[in-house]
Amino acid sequence: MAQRYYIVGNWKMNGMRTALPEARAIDRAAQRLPKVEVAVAPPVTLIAAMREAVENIGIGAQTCHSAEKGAHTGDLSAAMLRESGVEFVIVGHSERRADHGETDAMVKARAEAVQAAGMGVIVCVGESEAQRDAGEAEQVVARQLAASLPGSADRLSVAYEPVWAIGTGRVPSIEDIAAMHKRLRSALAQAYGEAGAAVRILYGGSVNGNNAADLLSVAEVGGALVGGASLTADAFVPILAAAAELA
Ligand SMILES: O=C(CO)COP(=O)(O)O
Repeated sequence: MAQRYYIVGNWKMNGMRTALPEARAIDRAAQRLPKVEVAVAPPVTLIAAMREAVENIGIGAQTCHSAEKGAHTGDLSAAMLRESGVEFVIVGHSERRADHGETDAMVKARAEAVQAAGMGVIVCVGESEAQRDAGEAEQVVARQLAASLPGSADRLSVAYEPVWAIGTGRVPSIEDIAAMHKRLRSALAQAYGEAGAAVRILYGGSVNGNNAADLLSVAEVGGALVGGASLTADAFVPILAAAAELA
């Protein structure tokens, strides 16, 4: 494939300073696997320490506010996150959409704020189990994507994460992932023209060392967004190794 696989660990609300040795071990593995682009999005509290601890992996944040500053207690702006040491931000994760009521319009505004601050952005989309069972997954996700995408494809990645596959050990069939990623690729072409071809589409949801090679082999899968299996080097490195093997 033309682009390097992009493998991103989303630590969610996990990790105290005692987790830094895991980040260091992931960093050492990434150094040995230059064909793979590796990143971790730790909780905000670990960003500064992780910046000191690693050299070979990207560091990201898991959400941000769309405003530059102001009366938004508890929120962080894209510029603040950038200053704290991250180079990308995940927006629109289904847990943010569910726990904090983030709408497509909010996700779009956040993605644009991240780009305006000069960082990469990963926009997440995905269907619920009921939507999948109703045969509506592709339409729902394409609609969600169209409404969540920023105006520009600059430093943009998209993560397809079926809600029912997150943390459950269940993954869609290879055929279903292929069909969805194909659909997302054409939605990106519609939104951005030729620039849409450079946008990486990651798969997320119960990715682990055993299934990574199969999932990453699917056409239009340009990487993975990994939750549980990114928290330790023992679980994450086999995923990076699988990506390196395919590169
Ligand atoms: O939500 C995810 C990554 O953002 C996926 O989580 P799991 O890998 O734990 O299923």
